[in-house]
Amino acid sequence: MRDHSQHIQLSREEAVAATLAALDAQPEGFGWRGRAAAANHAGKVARKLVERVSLSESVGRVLAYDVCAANDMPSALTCAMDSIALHWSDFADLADGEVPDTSSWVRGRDWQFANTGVAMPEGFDAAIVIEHAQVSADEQHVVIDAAPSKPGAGTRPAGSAMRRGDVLGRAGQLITPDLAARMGSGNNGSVPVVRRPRVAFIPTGNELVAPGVPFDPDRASSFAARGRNFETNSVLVKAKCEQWGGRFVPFDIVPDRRDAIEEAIAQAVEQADIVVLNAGSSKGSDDWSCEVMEQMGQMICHQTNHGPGHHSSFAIVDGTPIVGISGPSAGASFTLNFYLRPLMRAFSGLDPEVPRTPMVLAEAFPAGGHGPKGHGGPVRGEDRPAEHPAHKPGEPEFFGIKLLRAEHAEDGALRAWPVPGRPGSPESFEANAYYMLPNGPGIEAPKPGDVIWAEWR
Ligand SMILES: Nc1nc2c(c(=O)[nH]1)N[C@H]1C(S)=C(S)[C@@H](COP(=O)(O)OP(=O)(O)OC[C@H]3O[C@@H](n4cnc5c(N)ncnc54)[C@H](O)[C@@H]3O)O[C@H]1N2
Ligand code: MOO
Repeated sequence: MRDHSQHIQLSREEAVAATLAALDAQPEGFGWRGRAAAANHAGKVARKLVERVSLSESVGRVLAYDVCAANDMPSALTCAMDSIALHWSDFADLADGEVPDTSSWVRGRDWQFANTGVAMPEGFDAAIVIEHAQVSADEQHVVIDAAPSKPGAGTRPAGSAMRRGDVLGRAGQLITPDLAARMGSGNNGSVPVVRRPRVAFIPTGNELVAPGVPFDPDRASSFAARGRNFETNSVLVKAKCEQWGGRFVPFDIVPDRRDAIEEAIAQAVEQADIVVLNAGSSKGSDDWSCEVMEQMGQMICHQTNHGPGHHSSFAIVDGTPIVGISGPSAGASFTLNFYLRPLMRAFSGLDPEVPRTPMVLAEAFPAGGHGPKGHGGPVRGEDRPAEHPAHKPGEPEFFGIKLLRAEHAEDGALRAWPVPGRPGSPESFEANAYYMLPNGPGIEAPKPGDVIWAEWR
């Protein structure tokens, strides 16, 4: 059996930071990523990460390079409002606000209709809004009761909104509907964006079968039956990957055999930017994930200091990050939020940090953990010993993930109520947020009324 005593344990933040640092240190580089990159990384995007998409498909993507205006806008002197176009020369010698006699004016020569946002008729250089004009029934004669204030009044000069070459969108910017429209005004029909990260998912486990197969208790080797579990993490990873802007690369269920896991990882790192390897990360006799990752690449950590998700691991194989997550979907859901999401954000050129929201704790967290020994609590042989508690005194030893129901109260404050039950229990589906509750010697839990920084589920 494997010796687990040398396993590296990192906190959530350390694990992400160490993985991103290891990627940056790869010989071919990582393209670009992160906070500093988002502010200024023009030209630093690795070409392999860039693709062109039509403007209509670009919203929600991240610009890979700066995008400039291809022409001036407006492209000609343009009328600002629905107007009567005039010649300033007919007003230049009049007193302020005085209007000329227009009885002999000819439409097309002395005046013309001009509409909002449309090029001024050739030769006309000022305009007044049409509400100040009375037009004859045959639309050939006009009487006006107001004058333009100066040459060019009521118009917009060519290039006043943007000039050819103006930077309209910066590399690293998230494309919003407004930005897409602005880039379109600069005559860009397609734009360079960061390619969607490809995320391969490898489920492992002899006990797993795809949901939906017939149930036959007598043929456990090929059907859903006694002792079999349904493989539900593929659907979870696919949905989250797509929600976070990635492309899902599915793998079949891989048996708990060292060579089979090795083969699947080798294929996955060829095809994907990020690989999620599921299960086999713990202490059991068929758990190969850590061993295979160690042998194939650089191990970053074997486990983390929170539960669920204690057995989350990271490695780099052939320059590709592998996120190892543990078994059931209820816990896997958190570890994907904690580890897959920041990596996908980094690949997309976004700040890898997942945002947290301040909320007022409405009620105390229920006392968690096991009861006192000798009072129905677990005995030594049933309890997992603390592992690698390399924390400094006063720093959290472990984080428990606590589910919350967050709602705006009448006073406008965002209040969070702890939701009873473990992740995956029927009550837990009520939760829309969660908090990482620190514990360890000398650590006090937040009290009702305290502000906690929680994450949306
Ligand atoms: N002696 C110890 N036993 C365990 C420890 C420990 O520290 N010492 N940790 C426990 C914790 S916590 C977890 S979590 C698991 C993690 O182990 P693995 O990641 O190796 O997971 P498996 O044992 O292979 O599976 C656990 C569970 O999850 C189901 N599973 C796996 N993959 C999927 C999938 N794709 N879809 C749905 N469900 C899946 C699997 O069938 C098992 O039921 O170890 C504990 N034990
Ligand atoms: O790692 Mo396990 O997911 O703590 O339940």
